[in-house]
Amino acid sequence: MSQQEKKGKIVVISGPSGVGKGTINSRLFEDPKLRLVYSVSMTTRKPRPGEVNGVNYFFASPEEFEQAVEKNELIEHANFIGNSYGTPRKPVIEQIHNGKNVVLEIEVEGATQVIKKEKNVLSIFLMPPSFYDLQSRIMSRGTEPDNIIKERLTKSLMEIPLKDNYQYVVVNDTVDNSVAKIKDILIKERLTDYHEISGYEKLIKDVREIIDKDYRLFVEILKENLDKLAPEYQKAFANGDIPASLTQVLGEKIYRYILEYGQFSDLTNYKKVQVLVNTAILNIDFFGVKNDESKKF
Ligand SMILES: Nc1nc2c(ncn2[C@@H]2O[C@H](COP(=O)(O)OP(=O)(O)O)[C@@H](O)[C@H]2O)c(=O)[nH]1
Ligand SMILES: Nc1ncnc2c1ncn2[C@@H]1O[C@H](COP(=O)(O)OP(=O)(O)O)[C@@H](O)[C@H]1O
Repeated sequence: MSQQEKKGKIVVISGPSGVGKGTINSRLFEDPKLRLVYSVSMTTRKPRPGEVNGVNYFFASPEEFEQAVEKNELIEHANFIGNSYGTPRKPVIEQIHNGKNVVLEIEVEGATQVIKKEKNVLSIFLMPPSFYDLQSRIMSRGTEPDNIIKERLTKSLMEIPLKDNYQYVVVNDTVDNSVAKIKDILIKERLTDYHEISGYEKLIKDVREIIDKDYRLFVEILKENLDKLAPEYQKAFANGDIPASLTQVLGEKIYRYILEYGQFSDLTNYKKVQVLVNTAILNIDFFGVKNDESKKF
């Protein structure tokens, strides 16, 4: 299938105000091979210094926004700290059909609407390394008065617990590290014009090598106790190829762990991966005993 025929995806990127969404996106857009286009939202918020109408946002009056809602011109919309924000539907559909990946930089409520009702969605939640970092970033940006900063930081404490509704969670500790991780996710999801394999696929290869080298007896034990495993692992191992399925289970967990807490370079650091495999195996409740009421103290 040619690149043009390949449809793009809606790429939802959320995260608390000040976490670095705009910064990361502008870096990602520097790479045409990621096939990203930006969905320009409509908002009733006033422009910040330097923001251009039609580029950063379509700045609208409450009446104009209300009209767009009534005419069903928005894929989703939500209220955020006293202003309305919404995603115009038409440009998104057109760009997806042109094979582009359309970035919706939207807050959690709107993101939930999109994740629930749209197909072809890739969702990423950007996390700050700490609340202190988030506070200093939103303050150093200097775009909001103190009272709004406080309201936005309060809102972040209600958004962060919803991070696991997203397919991927990426910590924005440094801009380079988070850009590298998001680029890898796009390559893993086959959404780019890159032909190299993703860090994820390199990780899976190493995990399989470690299982074949160090965990032959562990694989035998799983095989002989399939009927006693927790339902999710019975399903995961149902195809009978335990080494391959165990590689998949561990690989996904380790990939997500590195995205949320680690360095991008960890993905291809064999020694680091070995430690993560050893730890993951001892921390996965394969037999589901934790959910067994009789085992509760
Ligand atoms: N639901 C929804 N949220 C949006 C949209 N556009 C921007 N937002 C979100 O609204 C929140 C406030 O955006 P903004 O005022 O630009 O502040 P910032 O996040 O600090 O840059 C952020 O979480 C944005 O991701 C939109 O079209 N729909
Ligand atoms: N990884 C990072 N480390 C330190 N500062 C950052 C990082 N990412 C973004 N910033 C800074 O934090 C502030 C908020 O970033 P911004 O992209 O506006 O966040 P958002 O779009 O999520 O509100 C900006 O001043 C930006 O330069």
